[in-house]
Amino acid sequence: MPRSNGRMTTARERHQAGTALDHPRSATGLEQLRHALRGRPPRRVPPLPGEPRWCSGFVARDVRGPRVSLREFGYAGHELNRSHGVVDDTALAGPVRILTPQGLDHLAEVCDRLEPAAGTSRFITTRRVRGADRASAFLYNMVRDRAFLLACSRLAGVPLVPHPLRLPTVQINYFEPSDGHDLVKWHTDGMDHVLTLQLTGEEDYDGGRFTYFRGRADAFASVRAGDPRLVEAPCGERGAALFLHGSRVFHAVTPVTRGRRVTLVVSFLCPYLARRDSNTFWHLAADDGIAATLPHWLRLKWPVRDPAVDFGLRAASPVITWEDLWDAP
Ligand SMILES: O=C(O)CCC(=O)C(=O)O
Ligand SMILES: [Fe+2]
Repeated sequence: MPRSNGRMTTARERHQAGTALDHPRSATGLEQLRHALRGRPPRRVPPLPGEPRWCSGFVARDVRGPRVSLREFGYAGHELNRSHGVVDDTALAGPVRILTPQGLDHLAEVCDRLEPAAGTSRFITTRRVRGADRASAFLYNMVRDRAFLLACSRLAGVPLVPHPLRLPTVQINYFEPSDGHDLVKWHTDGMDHVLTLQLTGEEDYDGGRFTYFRGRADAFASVRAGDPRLVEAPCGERGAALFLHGSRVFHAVTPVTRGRRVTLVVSFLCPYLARRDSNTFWHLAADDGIAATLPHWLRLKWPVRDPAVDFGLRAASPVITWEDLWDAP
């Protein structure tokens, strides 16, 4: 199978790719374990001095957008999680504008300033800052802002708090046409509830297309190039936000061949569905190494009494309940 740079893929790459698509796939099985054993914890980044201050008014009003359900991706009703009579069935929602223009400008500035702290990885995303809210008060306050959480929860259809696993909670991805071209391999996220926000616009770069498979994750292995279920998401505009049921939807970002692309990826937990959280230890450890993953993993798995309150506290977040979701803003 020829690649875009004319080179033929090796047998190992084909094995990793696992499909006939002209784009690599993230490692699974033993190869994933190897990533975990080699993985290093993300660098502790010193707090950014003099960054803009987060303000609740940066959350756009009336955040609503098109929505596709997991049933339309081929998932059966009995496979979907439910709580309080609500089925967690949003596969994809958006694109929507979740921040005001001023909020977006400040966010883009903060993420630009964190770029020197980006680490490289061969697992899924080539260049990224993990746990970015540990270095930025702006990001920390944004993802724990009640208005922001309510907007994301309404988009997803379930109450959400920032994911208490901490290292994957706020990730910034950077793409440039460097050596291997920055890209995101075909993968499913460890996370169930993920929001991706575009901090650059598609006029700023070539390539960098967010592509997903509109089918069940377990049907992806047999997909061939040209399959009509391989779809480009219409989220290239600067400021566009897309919600994804990350663990059930295969997605990838094609290599950036000109210019610069930056995205912010925020991962959430629905506290009422915490026992059915899809993360696996080895998927997480393949990104951050075993030692850094362990304490956060224990924090996720520790028993709870009141999920909304306990997981809100674990994520240092305001509590978001079903009632909050249903009450008028
Ligand atoms: O950068 C993007 O558009 C998506 C990245 C992604 O899927 C991820 O980081 O898991
Ligand atoms: Fe992803």
